[in-house]
Amino acid sequence: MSRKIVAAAAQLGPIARTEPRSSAVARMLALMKEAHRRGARLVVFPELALTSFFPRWLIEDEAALDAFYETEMPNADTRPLFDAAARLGIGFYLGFAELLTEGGVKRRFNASILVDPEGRIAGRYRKVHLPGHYHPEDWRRFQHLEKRYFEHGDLGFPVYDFMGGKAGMCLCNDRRWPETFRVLALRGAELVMLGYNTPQHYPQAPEHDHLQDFHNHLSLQAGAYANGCWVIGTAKAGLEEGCELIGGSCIVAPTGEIVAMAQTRGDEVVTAEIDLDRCSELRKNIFNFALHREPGDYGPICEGAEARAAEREAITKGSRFDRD
Ligand SMILES: C[C@@H](NC(N)=O)C(=O)O
Repeated sequence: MSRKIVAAAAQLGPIARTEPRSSAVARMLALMKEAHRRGARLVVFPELALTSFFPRWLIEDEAALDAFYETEMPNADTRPLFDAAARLGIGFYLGFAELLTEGGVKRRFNASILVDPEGRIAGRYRKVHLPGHYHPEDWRRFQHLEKRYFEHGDLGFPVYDFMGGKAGMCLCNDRRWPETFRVLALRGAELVMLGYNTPQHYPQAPEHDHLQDFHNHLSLQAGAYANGCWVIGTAKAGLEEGCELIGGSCIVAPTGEIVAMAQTRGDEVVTAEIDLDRCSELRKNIFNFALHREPGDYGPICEGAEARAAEREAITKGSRFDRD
């Protein structure tokens, strides 16, 4: 049976700090309809797609910070996306800030969900590789406080049966880490979806500013090729609250070739037919894991997990809102 589906990357232009979720969702619905018109059955939206990229600001008022998070999914604002998915028979990936309260303690994650073409949540992910810093740094024009506003994702890299294949998710900075794609591929992922918010300006090494698009595609293409999987990467792009974000949303074949790419830094849909059976071109040959992979030589990759967890705890201990 053919496993070809038309898929879309639904790039969003900037979302203003004051833009309500209803407006962001209306924009996403328009993109979903355009994707449907082109025959798409799957749409990938960006990371933190419902709001402005708030980790760029130090927000000290807890209620003001909480306002950027979703406490349930779907909720009144996002329900129209789920309804449209079911009506049009389109699955989607959506990135958002997730706030849970467990035993009276608030937990915050940079999260994504996978919704099936019947409008049901079919998979969840919480960002593992959180970039940026915990404490505000005055020398930066924009903060990048993901380590402050989100916990390290506690779900690992799950893979889900989805639309006749196996699919996994990650978020933005995760794509720069080869381990992300490799772990998903070892679990059988044939399609990896991710959203991103990547500033053009890289404060720690501004001499790399002109390489941001290159490094984005380098990561996505290498991840696809070395693991024989399709990759769909979707940006929130453009000049958002004075901070320029790269675009370049794209669909990458298991060969590492970009088969569709956004031309603008605004709201834009790109589509391509993805044939999940093409993964075997790599997985049965050069990247046949069973025949050629040498895990016995990869020891250091998994060393230091406990020390790392302790380090994360030490940085944040006593300074989360709920522990102050
Ligand atoms: C800077 C960082 N942004 C992100 N939202 O994870 C990245 O592009 O790697």
